[in-house]
Amino acid sequence: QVTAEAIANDATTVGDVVTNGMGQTLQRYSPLETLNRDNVQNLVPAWAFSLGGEKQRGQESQPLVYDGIMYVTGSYSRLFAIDIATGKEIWQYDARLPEGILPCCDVVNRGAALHGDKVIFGTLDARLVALDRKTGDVIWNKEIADYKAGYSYTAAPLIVNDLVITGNSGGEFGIVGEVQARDVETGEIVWTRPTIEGHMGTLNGQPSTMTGTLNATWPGDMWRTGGGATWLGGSYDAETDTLIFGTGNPAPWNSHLRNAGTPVEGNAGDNLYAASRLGIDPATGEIKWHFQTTPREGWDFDGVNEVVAYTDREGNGRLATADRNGFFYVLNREDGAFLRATPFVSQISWAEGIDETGRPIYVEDNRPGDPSAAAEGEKGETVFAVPSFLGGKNWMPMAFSQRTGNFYVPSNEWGMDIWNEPVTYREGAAYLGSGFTIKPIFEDHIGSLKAIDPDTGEIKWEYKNEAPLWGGVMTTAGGLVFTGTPEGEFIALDDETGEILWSFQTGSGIVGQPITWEQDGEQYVTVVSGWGGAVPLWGGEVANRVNYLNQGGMVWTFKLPRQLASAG
Ligand SMILES: O=C(O)c1cc(C(=O)O)c2c(n1)C(=O)C(=O)c1cc(C(=O)O)[nH]c1-2
Repeated sequence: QVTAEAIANDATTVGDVVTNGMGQTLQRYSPLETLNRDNVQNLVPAWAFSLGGEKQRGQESQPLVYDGIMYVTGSYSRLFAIDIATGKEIWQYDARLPEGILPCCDVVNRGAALHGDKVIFGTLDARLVALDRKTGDVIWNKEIADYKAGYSYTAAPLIVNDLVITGNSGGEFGIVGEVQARDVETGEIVWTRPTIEGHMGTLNGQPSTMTGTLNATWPGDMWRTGGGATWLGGSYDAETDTLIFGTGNPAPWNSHLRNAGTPVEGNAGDNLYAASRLGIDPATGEIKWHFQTTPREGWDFDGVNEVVAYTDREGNGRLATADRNGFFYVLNREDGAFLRATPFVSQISWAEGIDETGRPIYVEDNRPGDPSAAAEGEKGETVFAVPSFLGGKNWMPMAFSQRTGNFYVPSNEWGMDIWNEPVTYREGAAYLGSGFTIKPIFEDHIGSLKAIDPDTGEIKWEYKNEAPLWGGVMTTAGGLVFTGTPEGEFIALDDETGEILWSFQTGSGIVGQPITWEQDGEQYVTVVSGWGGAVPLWGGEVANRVNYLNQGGMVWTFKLPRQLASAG
């Protein structure tokens, strides 16, 4: 039985991994040091497991490990239970997706959740499925939203108390972002919290109230299809009893249709609560605080990136997040209040900086032009903006080291041509009103793994990678930082210098999220390999540059040879 205690203590108990993020604050830090900077060069595969068949794409999963079994989600909404001792399959579940699903960015899934005797995951046709951990039998299967209207689901669910909490995907289709909490035993909804001003939530089946002013920041009825998808799921900070969810781009992309291009009084064109981070009360779904990273968003800078709760070097409770828009933010842990923001990519064109209130200082000339100012049916003025819409950082999670006090951030250095076009909403159709081409800005690299001191924003070291980095990061008390590259290398770096200490070619690009755990005194490391996600689909000139990468779907598990482990 995966207990509430096991979930709450996941970050400090090394014998299993029962949460996405290796702990609900998403630090992705392991206190294990059996494997360390002195012996990591001896790391070898223990076993490998194929996710099989024709469904070899975009393996973004973070595996879970409990009671001798590893749970790995695969592309096309599949879930595998694997024996961790042998790497043999115990069972597999295939959601058998209907025709006509509308995921924007590949057929991905980022992981499952464990609770009691259940393993729970979401599917691309926007359903949530609870299976028996041991047999794979379906216990319940619920619709999150209507996939025909453009909703999908790609994130790992979150378990808090006896609730299973999910977001939704579909921001490119004019859906409305929502956080849903369900009874983990039955799958029935307890509360819902829409993320766009004007939409109401529910609590125990009754209408709830939306925190804040209703629809003050949207023109007309644009809020009805306002986006703000909660597509990366969230984190939970037990210290403040707060769920933290990010919200995606406001819809449509064309910000002039949302009045965002016009200088306005106060926050009238801000489009709350899109492109924001929300602190939510897990008991009621009420919004406790919000911080909007990109008000008047016009470059597809979704605000979904993970928020990591941590204690800084002076003992202060903090939240950190590295946004698509290129800035690394530090917020107060108690109330989400803005403390500071620093650039974590080398160029940012759309803002000069962030002011003392946390609001961007816009470079208005870098906002793509208003097509209504152009001739009938013509596009608006094209601008070259940095970062590209795929972000200074996208969904792939950073890690926080309790050993060094630094964050390890998988970032990308790239720009885009972007322009606006007229668009009208149609259910189940793309709702962008924009066009784009991503372009490199450096000859030799796009990917950049950075060690960032959150107290100062200083970049301590940088590892440059030719292709865009799209895999998760993990760090350990052994002084190691693990991540994977689209070129297929699974690498371990020195947490103080960024030097590569070990690498292993996995046979396909890595967009998965590594984990580590201990079994019988030995430390294991697992990563899923299998190229895909948004880059090969939307990467423009960058995708052409990295298209040599092969598809795949393989779970790789590593350990030290036994005699070396005991000698170390
Ligand atoms: O607005 C949305 O609903 C939504 C959903 C998703 C998703 O669910 O994967 C992505 C995005 N947006 C997105 O903007 C994006 O860059 C992206 C990259 C990826 C990926 O898995 O590589 N998903 C998504």
